[in-house]
Amino acid sequence: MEKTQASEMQKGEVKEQLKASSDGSICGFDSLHRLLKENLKPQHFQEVSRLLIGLNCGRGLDAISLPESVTAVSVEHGFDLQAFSFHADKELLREPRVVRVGLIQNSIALPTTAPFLDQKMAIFKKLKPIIDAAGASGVNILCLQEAWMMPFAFCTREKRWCEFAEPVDGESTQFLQSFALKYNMVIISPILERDINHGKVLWNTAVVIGNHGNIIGKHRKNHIPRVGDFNESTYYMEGNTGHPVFETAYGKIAINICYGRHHPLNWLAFGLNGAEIVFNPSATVGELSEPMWPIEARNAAIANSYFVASINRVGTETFPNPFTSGDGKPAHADFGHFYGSSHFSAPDASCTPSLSRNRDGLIIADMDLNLCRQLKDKWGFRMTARYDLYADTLARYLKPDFEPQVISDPLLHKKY
Ligand SMILES: NC(=O)NCCC(=O)O
Repeated sequence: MEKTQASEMQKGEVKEQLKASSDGSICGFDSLHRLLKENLKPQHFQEVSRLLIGLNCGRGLDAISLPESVTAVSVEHGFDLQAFSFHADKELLREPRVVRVGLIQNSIALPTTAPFLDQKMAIFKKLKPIIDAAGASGVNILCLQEAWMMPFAFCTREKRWCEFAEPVDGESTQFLQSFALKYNMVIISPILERDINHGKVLWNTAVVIGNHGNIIGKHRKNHIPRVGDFNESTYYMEGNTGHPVFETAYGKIAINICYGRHHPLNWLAFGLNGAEIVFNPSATVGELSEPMWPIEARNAAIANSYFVASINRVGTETFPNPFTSGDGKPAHADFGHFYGSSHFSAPDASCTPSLSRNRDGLIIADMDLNLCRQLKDKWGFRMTARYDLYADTLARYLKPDFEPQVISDPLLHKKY
């Protein structure tokens, strides 16, 4: 074949792939895992998986079988459903501490031009069967995506979207409290919060609902992005709740909301406070962060000897008025594609495959929390860390007269 003809064909193929990707898929596959599985020989896929998603207690993760009724609901409502089990070594003095954790990713349910209340109620309606599926699967702790009760309108900088904000005990919390009670389930509900007692200001907040339907507490997002179209500081400021760990019926949990995942010290602080599972409810788009997504979560799980649960929303949300974000790009009316890909990472460097890149989904994992201490004992990161050195450097760095500790080669500027 002529060289030019071949390269024309290649161009055609690339075009075809790009077309396929405009539906949010990866070359027609709805996750990287599925693309690899379909295209590699079984033994190649096994080796690639070993390196890409690691081994748990020396072997690949087992899939969990869920009740048939749950599978049927996922088919009826068209959401991706996956379930896995993380093991820990058997101990002589402690019983296994297995908890079942669920994560839900979803697209919005109505166009952003619909009346606000209709938009919110449509999301409630869409989530109901997925939350019920989690409950019927025996999920103990369930987490939804960042600002799940609204479109992620913060790209627009228009203030009218503030109307979606609710107090911590508002209608979204009340909606979820009934499921918490019904299924004896802890639910993490990331919302746009309006703080009624403090001048009605807004926060990006995760409400933790206990398994009796009670509100255990809240955490407010510590790090607010100012990158690309993520103009969130137009709406709310850096959180004031520190790094709380919530002791629940099923373990000690914390929430590192979205952009906080780029800050290793944020992850560390939740670990120092004793978290066993840290949830990372997010809203992020492919062009901006996709290569970072699996790495940051996994690294946090390894470095802090806890489980990380990553959730990202799905789909492309188009807004009524085009906007720019000071980056020289032409005005546009959407963020780009929210790529889903929710998954779990474990302290032993293993992780689950990800949910679909373009469909709603529920991913479930059983995790034996004994694995956290086992990894602390094995790798000793808590013992070998030099917190005193870091604290000293940070204390000096915070001073206005800080000077970086740099030792320059005296020959660097010498003229020969
Ligand atoms: N929601 C949010 O904080 N997004 C920021 C973008 C990112 O961190 O990938």
